[in-house]
Amino acid sequence: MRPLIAGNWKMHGSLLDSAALAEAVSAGAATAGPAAELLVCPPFPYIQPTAAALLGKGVAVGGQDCHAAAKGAHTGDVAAVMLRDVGATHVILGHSERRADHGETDAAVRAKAEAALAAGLTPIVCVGESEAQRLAGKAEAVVTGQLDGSLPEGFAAAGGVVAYEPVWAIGTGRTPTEAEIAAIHAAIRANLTAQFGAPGGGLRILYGGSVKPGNAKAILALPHVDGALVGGASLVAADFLAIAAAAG
Ligand SMILES: O=C[C@H](O)COP(=O)(O)O
Repeated sequence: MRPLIAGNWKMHGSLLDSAALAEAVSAGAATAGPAAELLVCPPFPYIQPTAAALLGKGVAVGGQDCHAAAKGAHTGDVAAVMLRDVGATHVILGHSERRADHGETDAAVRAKAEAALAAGLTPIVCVGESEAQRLAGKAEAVVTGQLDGSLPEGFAAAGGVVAYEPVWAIGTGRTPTEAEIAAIHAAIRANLTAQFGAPGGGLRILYGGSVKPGNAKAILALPHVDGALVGGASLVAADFLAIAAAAG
């Protein structure tokens, strides 16, 4: 399975910064990790110029969220079809920051994923436990529960992507042990196969949470880790490309 290295730029940078970052990533894309598929997810206003700059350069562009409706009176929201219209091919959904900041439930994430599929976007659905849930021994149950509630019918047929991001590992410099990552990814694979049959076995499962050039090789080598969702390190082209290189 071709690894996917996705950069989530979150709410960082300016128009000039995003142009420079896109340019630097595309300049190194051909040589750094040619085996990996690269994706960057800028803030909404920078998606169109980033997609235009990266067209034909081997780096795809995605959104960080979309609304569940195709259109309508939803001030401040963006429809999946609009993302598609300006050159996005993917959309991150259910990131823990959106679940926390906007109260997004599994049902809401599922509805957004349905909209993404209808618009022809590949959804990247995020799941992950809090630190308290991990300490209580509930990490696997939380993650599989989120998968049960967040993934729509048709997710596997469309090649949807799951990202496991332990909330406590995001932006903290802390990560689970390799054994802990492997255990959750195996549980996710089992859940996808149970939900979707054989096609679920072929879906990519990304790890996210403090992925850096220094730990990427070990994490990406784990079974059922099919790429990474990278936050902070994706804002530095050399680091993002080094992570891609670690994917082989
Ligand atoms: O979407 C990306 C994640 O939230 C990971 O962020 P991080 O690499 O800064 O820990």
